[in-house]
Amino acid sequence: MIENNSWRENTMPAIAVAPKPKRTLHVENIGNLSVALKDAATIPDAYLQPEGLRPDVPYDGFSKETELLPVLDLHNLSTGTADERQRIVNDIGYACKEWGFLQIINHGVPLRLIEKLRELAIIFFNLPAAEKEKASAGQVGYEGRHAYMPERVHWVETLTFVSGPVSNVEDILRLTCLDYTEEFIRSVNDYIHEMQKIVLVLLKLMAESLDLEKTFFAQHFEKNSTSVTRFNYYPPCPQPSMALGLFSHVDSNSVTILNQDEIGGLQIFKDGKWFSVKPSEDALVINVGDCLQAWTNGHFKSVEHRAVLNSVKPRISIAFFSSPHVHAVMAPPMKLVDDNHPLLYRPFTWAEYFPRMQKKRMEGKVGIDTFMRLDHKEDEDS
Ligand SMILES: O=C(O)CCC(=O)C(=O)O
Ligand SMILES: [Fe+2]
Repeated sequence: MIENNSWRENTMPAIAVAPKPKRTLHVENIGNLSVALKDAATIPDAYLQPEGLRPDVPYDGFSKETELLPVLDLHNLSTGTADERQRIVNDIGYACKEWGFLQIINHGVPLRLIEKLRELAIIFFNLPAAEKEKASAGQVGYEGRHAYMPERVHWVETLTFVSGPVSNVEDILRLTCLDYTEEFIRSVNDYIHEMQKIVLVLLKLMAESLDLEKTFFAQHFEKNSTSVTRFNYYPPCPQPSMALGLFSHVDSNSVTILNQDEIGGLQIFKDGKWFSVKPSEDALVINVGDCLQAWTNGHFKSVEHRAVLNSVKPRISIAFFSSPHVHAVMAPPMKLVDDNHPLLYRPFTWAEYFPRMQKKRMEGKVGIDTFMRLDHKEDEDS
């Protein structure tokens, strides 16, 4: 257990102290998946996904659509002409409306730091299971066995930190006997700082693309935002076509920045089918989460995605889930509400939304539309 809980009081209570969902499956905590199952030919039953949920497209099944996912070069933001800057604004609006996903390059986050985080993650996840377990701390820290929904266990190990306003990176890492702790703490904190900077840039561009005040969203993220950083480690899986690294889901926060290695495994559901996002070394993947979908009255899309596995190489991804201040009211501006776009969701705060979303997720309901829409009779199932 973590003894110094000061970060819990200072950060968003819902993330830090919400009770851990009850597990109904009693699967042994496999802990270090990669070591325990390295030479296994088959995976434990608990990891077998029901037939309809198994991945139909392999991790490297890059199709033509893959090439269409918008890649935005942010270089011209500071150096380009007004037209070039406007093109970036238009492109980000298009990507958030049509895809809910995009990649950014020349984003200003030092590439060395991006790589460094992935290297540090590999070192952490290769620690002995007992050592990693020391960094378990409820909903944050290390988790070796993931059942986002009780009946589905996912082939992933994670390490999660609260990222703002007070970070618990140090509290968690000091519980392990890593001899590189100082470097890890410094690098993760530097990284979080960079992510916060880039989120503000993106939120301003997104607001501009909707013809809103530049700071319409960003002002709520500047101080006391409630972000979370999660390292995902997907060990090679002997039966990748029968398991999932991460089930099909939508992100519940506002904007996610995903730093993934060169292996591939992220898939997006678009136009009725899954396709793999081709990793690009110096790109960060951005996606719209449920809160931003509601906040934009559905103009921006929060799109289903998942992580699929391969049998050869471990894969690392690092997700920065950004959310506004816990009491910021997410209400769409009237500009985004008209006859063609009637108001879809009632205004809410993250403090109100997060615990309800977690409960719904454990009931197997994915996405804000299952409980926050105005046309949904929520009392029937709350
Ligand atoms: O690892 C990936 O590619 C996806 C990660 C993700 O979607 C998440 O952490 O929410
Ligand atoms: Fe996600």
